[in-house]
Amino acid sequence: MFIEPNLKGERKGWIEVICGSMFSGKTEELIRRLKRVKIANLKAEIFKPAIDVRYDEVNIVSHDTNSIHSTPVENAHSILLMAQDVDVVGIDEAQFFDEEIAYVCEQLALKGIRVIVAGLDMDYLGKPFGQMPNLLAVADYITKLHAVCMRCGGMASISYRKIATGGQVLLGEKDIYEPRCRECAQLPA
Ligand SMILES: Nc1ncnc2c1ncn2[C@@H]1O[C@H](COP(=O)(O)OP(=O)(O)O)[C@@H](O)[C@H]1O
Ligand SMILES: Cc1cn([C@H]2C[C@H](O)[C@@H](COP(=O)(O)O)O2)c(=O)[nH]c1=O
Ligand SMILES: [Zn+2]
Repeated sequence: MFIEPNLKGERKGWIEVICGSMFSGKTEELIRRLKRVKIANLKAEIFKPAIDVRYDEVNIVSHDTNSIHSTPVENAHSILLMAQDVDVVGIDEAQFFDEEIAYVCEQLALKGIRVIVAGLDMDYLGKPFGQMPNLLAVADYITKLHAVCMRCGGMASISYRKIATGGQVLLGEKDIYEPRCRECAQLPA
């Protein structure tokens, strides 16, 4: 489990990235960390890309229906403008943000803000998703989570797409995706 650093009690900004496949628990882990932030009486702002309105317009909702309030934003730069006087910034579905997202996270961290980012590291083809490689590069702490493979019960790192339509971005749930391990996903080389 990720334990928050408390180096000499000094407030200093840093970037945490939580990544993994769909259903691996990224959103639950993001919510867990943000709830602890609130228990500590710290001020947090949570953002998600406006594109992601699967469960709720404003809340971030996990597959187990745990939720936390968030602000949908059209682009990464808006986070920089809107995150004023906060101790912590949470960002979900980071794979959908534009190329400025890693820079934005770095600027927030430089301002002394703890930034907690969750996102899909790979798309349904097992290829790096959006700006996630850049976010992983600038992260101070990385947590990679795994779901349970729906074929063999092993560790799933692939979000297998069950239908043959759509490009890289195709919002959906269990109707479209199921977590699978590398062997069971049998992706093309
Ligand atoms: N195959 C699976 N492996 C693990 N968890 C699953 C699976 N299918 C459904 N779940 C549920 O999904 C929850 C995680 O949801 P969530 O945090 O929203 O994941 P993510 O944000 O990574 O997609 C788990 O606690 C579990 O109840
Ligand atoms: C693999 C993959 C996923 N998506 C979409 C499907 C969901 O709407 C989100 C991921 O949500 P989660 O919180 O991680 O469960 O991303 C996509 O558009 N393209 C893909 O390849
Ligand atoms: Zn498997």
